[in-house]
Amino acid sequence: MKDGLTIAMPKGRIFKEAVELLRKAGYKLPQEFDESRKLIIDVPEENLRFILAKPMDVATYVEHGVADVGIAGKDVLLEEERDVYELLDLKISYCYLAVAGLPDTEMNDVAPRVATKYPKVAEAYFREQGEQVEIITLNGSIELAPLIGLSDRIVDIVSTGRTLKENGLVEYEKIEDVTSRLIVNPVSYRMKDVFIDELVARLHEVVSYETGGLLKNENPTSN
Ligand SMILES: Nc1ncnc2c1ncn2[C@@H]1O[C@H](COP(=O)(O)OP(=O)(O)OP(=O)(O)O)[C@@H](O)[C@H]1O
Ligand SMILES: O=P(O)(O)OC[C@H]1O[C@H](OP(=O)(O)OP(=O)(O)O)[C@H](O)[C@@H]1O
Repeated sequence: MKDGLTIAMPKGRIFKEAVELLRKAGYKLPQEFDESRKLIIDVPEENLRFILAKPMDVATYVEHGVADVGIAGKDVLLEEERDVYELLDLKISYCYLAVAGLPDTEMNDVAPRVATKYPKVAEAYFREQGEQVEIITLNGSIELAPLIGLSDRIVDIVSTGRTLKENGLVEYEKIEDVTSRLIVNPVSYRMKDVFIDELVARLHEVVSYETGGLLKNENPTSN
């Protein structure tokens, strides 16, 4: 969007909280946001265009500049390593990445296997631990893997812990906390700095108020 901002929004879990946050920041988002299945929603009164993407794809749209900014889970940013700036921790959609598996089991000595939707995160984590593992990439229902003998461990998102519990699995190590972040395309940030700084300032105010504390990233361009 030439004179305004294009924002890539993740459909699914994060969407509702992200819309709520933007509304609290004073952006008047129409009811269409709550009920439509449209993938592009223009809000001309705010000079904003929203594109609704799969959460894993948000950073791709922003890196390629078809969206100026986006909202993405830290899990996606760690996995995708896209060329985008992370401007703000929005502190929504909290969950964490963890290693899990069947209780009281050691990893196989020879060629242990780890199933995950996050191959790069898993690979890096086990490398840091000095363990050589075979990563098996799956697209969902990761908890199935140790249950049917496909892997010794999984690396997956934990939120309430219900999925692990109901499938008789236990958490072994927490890898990283995950919240949603505001990201920006570096070129857009140069060209539309006033617009983007205002968005950041307005969201920052809401997030600080809601969390009642200092943000991790007080300097918006520090990471
Ligand atoms: N319990 C959870 N499971 C997975 N993701 C979560 C959870 N809680 C918060 N999140 C955040 O939500 C994002 C995923 O959202 P969602 O589950 O809607 O997407 P998805 O799994 O990619 O979509 P789909 O299931 O349609 O493929 C993650 O990137 C993460 O940051
Ligand atoms: O700790 P919990 O609250 O149970 O949440 C964690 C579960 O939610 C996610 O799966 P999702 O529902 O997205 O399905 P998927 O397995 O198809 O990715 C994640 O992959 C875990 O399986």
